[in-house]
Amino acid sequence: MFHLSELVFRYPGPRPARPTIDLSGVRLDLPISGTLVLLGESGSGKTTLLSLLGLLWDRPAESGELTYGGVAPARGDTRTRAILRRSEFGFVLQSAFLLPHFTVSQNVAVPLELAGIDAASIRERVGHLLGAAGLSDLARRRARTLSGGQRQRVAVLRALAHDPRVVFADEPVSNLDRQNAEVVLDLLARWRLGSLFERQERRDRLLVLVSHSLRQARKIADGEGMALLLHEGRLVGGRPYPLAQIDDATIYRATESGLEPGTGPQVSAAEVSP
Ligand SMILES: Nc1ncnc2c1ncn2[C@@H]1O[C@H](COP(=O)(O)OP(=O)(O)OP(=O)(O)O)[C@@H](O)[C@H]1O
Repeated sequence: MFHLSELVFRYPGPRPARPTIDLSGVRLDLPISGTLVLLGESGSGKTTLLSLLGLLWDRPAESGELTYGGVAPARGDTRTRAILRRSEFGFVLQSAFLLPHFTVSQNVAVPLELAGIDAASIRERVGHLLGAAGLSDLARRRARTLSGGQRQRVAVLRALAHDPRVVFADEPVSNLDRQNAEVVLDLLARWRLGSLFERQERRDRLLVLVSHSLRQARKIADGEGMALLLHEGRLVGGRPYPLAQIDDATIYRATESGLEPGTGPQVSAAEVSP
C-alpha cells in the first residue's frame, strides 16, 4: 500500500510560484494491485508524481507524508530508498537508461544480480525473458548498438526481471511502432497478471502508468484500473476514479476549467475505494 497525505513537492532551484505537486487536503491509500494511471495535460506533474511514488527523489517532499508498505524513508535516508527501489520496484522511464557497453543479457540481468540470485537461475530467467520479448537473437549485442524499439524492449525486461511488486512506466510505448508497442504492452500485462513468471497470485502487483492517451491507458489496464487526474499539480476531484468512469470530455472539462479538488469534474463519482 502507498499512503499519501497532504503531499507537497517543489523542485529545488528558483522557487516557482506554485508547488509542482500540491496534494494539500488529499489523503490517498493506493493498494498494490491492478493499474493506476496518471493522466493530465503536459506539465501537470505526472512524471513528478511517478518519481515521488517511486522514491526516486532522495529529497523528500516539501511537506506531507508518503509511505510504502508502512515505511517512510526519512530525509536523507538514501539507503532505505535505494533498497526499496531495487527490491520492490521496476522502472520504465522515458529514456531507457541501459548500460551501453553491456550486452542485452547483461542489462536484463542487473536487477537479478543485485538481488543476489545464483548465476544458473539468472541465465535461465534472462533466457526466458529474451524469448518472451523476441530478443533471443540479440542476447550478445551491446546495448549501444540497438534500435530505439529494441532498447525499449530491453528496458522493459530489465524492469520486470526480478518480478517486482510495483512497476512504474512513464509513457512506455509513446515512441514505439505498433509492433514494438504490442510486445511491450503484452509483457507488462503478463507480468501484472502473473503468466510471465508462472506466478499464481494475480492481484498483488501494481502498474503505475503515465499516459497521454486515455485509449491506450484503458487498453493497458484491461478495462479495469484507477486513474489519478492531475491539473497543475493538483488532483482533480481529490481522489482516484475508476478508469472506466473517465472519458476525454471529463479530462477536457477538468483541465480547461481548472477545477479545484473537491469541486470535481462531472464524473459520476460513486464513492470509490481504489
Ligand atoms: N527537474 C526539474 N526541475 C525543475 N522543474 C521541473 C523538473 N522536472 C519537471 N519540472 C517542471 O515540473 C512541472 C511538471 O513536470 P512533469 O514532467 O511532472 O509533467 P508531466 O505531466 O509529466 O508532463 P509531460 O506530459 O509533458 O511529460 C513542469 O512545469 C516542469 O517544467
